[in-house]
Amino acid sequence: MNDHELASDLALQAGGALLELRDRIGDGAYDPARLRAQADRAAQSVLAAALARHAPGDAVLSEEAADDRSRLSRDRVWIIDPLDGTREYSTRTDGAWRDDWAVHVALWTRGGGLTAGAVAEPARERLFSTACDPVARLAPKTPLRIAVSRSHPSDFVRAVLGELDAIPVAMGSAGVKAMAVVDGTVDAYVHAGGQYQWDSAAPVAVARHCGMFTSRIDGAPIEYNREDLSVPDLIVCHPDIQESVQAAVARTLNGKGKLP
Ligand SMILES: Nc1ncnc2c1ncn2[C@@H]1O[C@H](COP(=O)(O)O)[C@@H](OP(=O)(O)O)[C@H]1O
Ligand SMILES: [Mg+2]
Repeated sequence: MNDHELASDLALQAGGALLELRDRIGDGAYDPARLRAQADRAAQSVLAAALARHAPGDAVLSEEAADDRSRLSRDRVWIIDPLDGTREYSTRTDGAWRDDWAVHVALWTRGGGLTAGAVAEPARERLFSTACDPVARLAPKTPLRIAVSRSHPSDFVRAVLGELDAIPVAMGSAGVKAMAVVDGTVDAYVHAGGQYQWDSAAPVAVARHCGMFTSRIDGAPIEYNREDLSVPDLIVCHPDIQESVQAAVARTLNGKGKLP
């Protein structure tokens, strides 16, 4: 198994465990907070065990494990978010579980940056990965559609949407939003106000593999396996609208002077 296949396999395995946990609840009563905690633990344990078995020499940075910072001197670091969109995962409305949550598995290598990644959307039975051939998507049309957070509303992002006369499309999970850019459901994902390396590493790896543009909102490249865990903002968009999205973000940054 190469790194791309391993990332995919891990994301699918953890996704299976997460689906099984919800299946056990079925239509029954449940405590969302307890389910979230169980789910984080279950997916983390699947990923940690599989990485220990298949990539024993590599370091791991996970949302669900302590960061002992040994990763900083290592050449290969798996950056994983066992369950992204935790709130959505634990939400059942009118008898139906939400499907906008994901498992993120990325590999960072020294000198190469993000070299492999997979984003599984288990409840949608979909996997996006650097192991797959990218699918070309057509150029965006106006009005642009922009993926925004359901649960972390941002005045900054709202202002960018206003600048672009764009339509917001709310959904859970950074991975689901970035993959919505890849599959053409939306044209861009713009986020500001806080996030961590594991929230965007796999989504950015896959989005880049599929030809999408990615950067921080100030235009800087997004860097991973930095000491600082925070990657508070990002843009993922179709390359044809990179300039207009970056210009709208810049106007918003200048107009506001500071982030919300
Ligand atoms: N302002 C913020 N500060 C910290 N984390 C944030 C954030 N906004 C979003 N996130 C994280 O980014 C992921 C996607 O969020 P959203 O669905 O709101 O877009 C979630 O990860 P987790 O579900 O792994 O906690 C969420 O916690
Ligand atoms: Mg996350």
